[in-house]
Amino acid sequence: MDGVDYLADERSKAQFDVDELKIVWAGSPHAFEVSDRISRLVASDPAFRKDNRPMLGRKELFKNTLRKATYAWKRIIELRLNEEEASKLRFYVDEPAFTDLHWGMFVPAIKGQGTDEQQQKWLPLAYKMQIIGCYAQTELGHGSNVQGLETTATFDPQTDEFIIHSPTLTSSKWWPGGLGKISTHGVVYARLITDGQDHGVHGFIVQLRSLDDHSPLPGITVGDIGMKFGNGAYNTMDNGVLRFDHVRIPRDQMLMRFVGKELVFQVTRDGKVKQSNVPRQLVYGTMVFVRQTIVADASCAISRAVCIATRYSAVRRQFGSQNGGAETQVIDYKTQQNRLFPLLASAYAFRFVGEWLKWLYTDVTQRLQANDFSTLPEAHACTAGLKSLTTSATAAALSSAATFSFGIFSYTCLHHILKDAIEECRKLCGGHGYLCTSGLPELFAVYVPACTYEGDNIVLLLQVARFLMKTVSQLGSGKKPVGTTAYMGRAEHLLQCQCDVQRAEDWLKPSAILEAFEARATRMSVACARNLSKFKNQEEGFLELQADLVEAAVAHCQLIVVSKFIEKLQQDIPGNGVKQVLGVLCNVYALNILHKHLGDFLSTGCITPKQGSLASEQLRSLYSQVRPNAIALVDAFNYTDHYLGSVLGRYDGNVYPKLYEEAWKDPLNDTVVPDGYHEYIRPLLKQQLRTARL
Ligand SMILES: Cc1cc2nc3c(=O)[nH]c(=O)nc-3n(C[C@H](O)[C@H](O)[C@H](O)COP(=O)(O)OP(=O)(O)OC[C@H]3O[C@@H](n4cnc5c(N)ncnc54)[C@H](O)[C@@H]3O)c2cc1C
Repeated sequence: MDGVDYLADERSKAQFDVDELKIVWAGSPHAFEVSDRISRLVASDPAFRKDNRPMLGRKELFKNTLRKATYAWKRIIELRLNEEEASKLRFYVDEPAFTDLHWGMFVPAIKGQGTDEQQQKWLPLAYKMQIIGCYAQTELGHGSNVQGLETTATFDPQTDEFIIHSPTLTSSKWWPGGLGKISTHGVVYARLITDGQDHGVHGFIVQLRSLDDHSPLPGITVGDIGMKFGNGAYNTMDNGVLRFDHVRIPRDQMLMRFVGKELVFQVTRDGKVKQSNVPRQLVYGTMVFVRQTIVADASCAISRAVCIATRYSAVRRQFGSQNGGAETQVIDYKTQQNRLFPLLASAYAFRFVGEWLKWLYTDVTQRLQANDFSTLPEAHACTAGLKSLTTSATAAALSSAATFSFGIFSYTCLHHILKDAIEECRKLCGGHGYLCTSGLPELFAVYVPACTYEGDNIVLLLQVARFLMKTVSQLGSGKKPVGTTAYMGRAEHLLQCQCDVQRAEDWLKPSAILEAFEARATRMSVACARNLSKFKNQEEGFLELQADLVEAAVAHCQLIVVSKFIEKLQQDIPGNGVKQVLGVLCNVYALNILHKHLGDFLSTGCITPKQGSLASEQLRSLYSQVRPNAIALVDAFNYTDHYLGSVLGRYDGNVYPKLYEEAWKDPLNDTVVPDGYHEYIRPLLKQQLRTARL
């Protein structure tokens, strides 16, 4: 029966003001108002329907995406939405499209790397979508190793042009989103060659298709790279392949960066290269921006999966009926809580660390404007690490015992060691979680590549590790570690301190948690540095110790997330019971990591086995405090049923009638006797295979 709230009882158990928590989750009353208004606008517009997506063939699916993206743009103009509202609208439409790369990569690349003149020329066109852009860096042969890219941009002083060329098959651009069928332009990365000399990889604005009839320009071969994992999911995106055959572009289409008034890199009319002393890490500014959005996306994806699994766990009942009464809600089983509540806590932890990263981006930008580059390497390492940590925890595999990169086809065999939130939520929903109508299969398929794009997660952690090794090596030199590595300035203490937890409740003290995490991270980094120093050749040592280095980087990044959650709780948080319930989640997040990575904490001597079991005891009791608040905690995400896209996660909990109803909508149920019965099944049943036309 529609209109009945089957989860009303659960909602009435909440011990905090859910409306206030909605504002904390959104970031501010203003952010909440915008998000709430736009999500309802999208949900109420049938043009944004998405429930049929997994059933559509590729062409139909793609055309539908084009319609939605263009319609979304029309609504943005009609309603005169500002940038914040427009990006929220695209977010709630919830369908990967060429516009993601246009707004998320093409525009920021020109903003971050273009000169004033370049920005004046290209940005107005891009802002009006008179041109559509993509970000073409990765090639068939190279992705992570950007310096290995093979596409060339050779300067021709006679015509004042660059000649863009793909000299080999492996130099074909491969993967860029929006490239395959839609983009008219691309920021293309290529090796700059002047006067026979190779100056490394730089960005160039290249027109790819005619603005009149959309056909590829002369010398350009371009197309889609083919179907990807899952139904619907990322197949709405035209990831593309692109080859250049001596394509000429004017010299002023090379992105020649300026920072403030300072020129970073330029090719002059006579083909000379001018370079300033400003560090090349300046591109890190754009990377910090892009990666902070990825961390924010991770908190959205995990919270969405957790919202579905939590609501369904309160609806679903199995066993435990006494005297004919109701069976037990599966959310009351301790194993369910032990799997679900840490993920719920992670959603909040990632939200707050994402919020902090936004601040970091502003800080880095202001410093750059003042020619202060001192915090750039640390900011870069920390965003790279947090991108890796949050996307892996949401989608893929970083185990406590070992670290694996995640191949989509190998996940079943690595099953037992995975801690992948969306997949765990699918399992928490039992069999029904495997249905597309649960929303989880598509969410999983659409989310997993976040572990790969914008930097493979393992490659990123290795960069963090390199930064940590440098920080450790400078400890004795008087150079103080800054930002998120500041704790290493107390290495002497952290290398020998003893955890003073004696009772389970002692683990509720933020100082106890912080010191244990800081000591673990410091000891793991210092141990790696010591082992590295045993190698004559540092690079050889780095390769040999990669697995340990990645674990040290993970320990450092987990400390950042825990410490930012604790910092958040030190702020003024209004609302009855809100701070308390967030405090519980913060402890769940930290103690669950401590529990899962107990090996690290014990082997580095940061805590004793007894203290480890006290942490587990405390964690159990925290679950009891989460339980009455669980539904309200996911309601605070304020997701519409449209955005969730899940029968199991419906706000009203009316799951079974809707599951039943949805089943009948499947195209297989259009007829009671299936297409194919007369050709194949009837001859089989009637023993007439000899005469059947198979
Ligand atoms: C859905 C999707 C969208 C994308 N969109 C874009 C886009 O818009 N534009 C664009 O330019 N690109 C895009 N990409 C490409 C993406 O950025 C690259 O795939 C990514 O950077 C990883 O590079 P790779 O494919 O070369 O992986 P590889 O580096 O080949 O990784 C293969 C394996 O090798 C390991 N490995 C690599 N190097 C090391 C090392 N030094 N030490 C230890 N292990 C290592 C990795 O961990 C991984 O397990 C997209 C990719 C996907 C999946």
